[in-house]
Amino acid sequence: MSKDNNLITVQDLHVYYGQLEALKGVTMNFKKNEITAVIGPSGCGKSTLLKTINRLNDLVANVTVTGTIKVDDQNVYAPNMDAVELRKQVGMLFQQPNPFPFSIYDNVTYGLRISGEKNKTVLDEAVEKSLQAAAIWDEVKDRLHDNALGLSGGQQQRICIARVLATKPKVILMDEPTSALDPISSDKIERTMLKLKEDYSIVIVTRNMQQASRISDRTAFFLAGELIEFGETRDIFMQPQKKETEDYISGRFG
Ligand SMILES: Nc1ncnc2c1ncn2[C@@H]1O[C@H](COP(=O)(O)OP(=O)(O)OP(=O)(O)O)[C@@H](O)[C@H]1O
Repeated sequence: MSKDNNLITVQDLHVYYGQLEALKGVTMNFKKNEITAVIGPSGCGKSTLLKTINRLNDLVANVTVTGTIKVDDQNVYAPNMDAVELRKQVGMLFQQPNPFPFSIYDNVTYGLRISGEKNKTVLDEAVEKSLQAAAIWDEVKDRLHDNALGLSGGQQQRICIARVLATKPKVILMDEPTSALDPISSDKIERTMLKLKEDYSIVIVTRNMQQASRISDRTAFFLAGELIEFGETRDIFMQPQKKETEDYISGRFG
């Protein structure tokens, strides 16, 4: 990691889906112990940016990526980079909670078990620690062997956070993680994020301007595949430098 705490560096990133250029030369960085919000109108490339950082876009046909992304000084698109290993370091949460249809315990230990961990003490400890960090241990500790699909949406999303944490990532990417949840569940996730940033770098795509201003340290505003403005969240919201940013945050478009 660089001296200035940059955990992810993105340099002149272009992403194409066939002929469509979804990201047009993006250069930015994401710091450790910070929450970075990525905002902008529909189709501006927010999800593409996240999916390019952990190479989920590999699964899409016809994608071309140029430029460089480094996570903790490792080049994400280097030929010797193992995408499965990368996704352990760069965990991701989605808009719809997506626990597997297994027990809570098996969800949280999934990543460890596919890496070959069989020691029950290690697995038990990982379950307790990850569920504690995801602020859901007290709610589920007496029913770890119940199916995770029997939980509420907000609880399922926190199980998904625990599942990500169990593989000890460096970065957590969150694509609108609370937009399918009620306000109380969203608030729990936001509080959890503020605690998690003590140990991780978090990147959150959100359409909710209040959420971006409440929880993020820095905010990046995208429009039509370009990074228009990126800075301290209070500056972006209180004194944006670009007219497009001001128009967007004041609700004039998007
Ligand atoms: N798999 C795909 N194949 C082809 N085009 C795609 C694909 N995924 C995204 N795109 C296009 O790339 C552009 C950026 O999409 P992306 O999903 O990154 O935007 P977004 O800002 O996350 O949008 P939203 O807020 O609506 O989720 C859009 O024009 C979209 O139609």
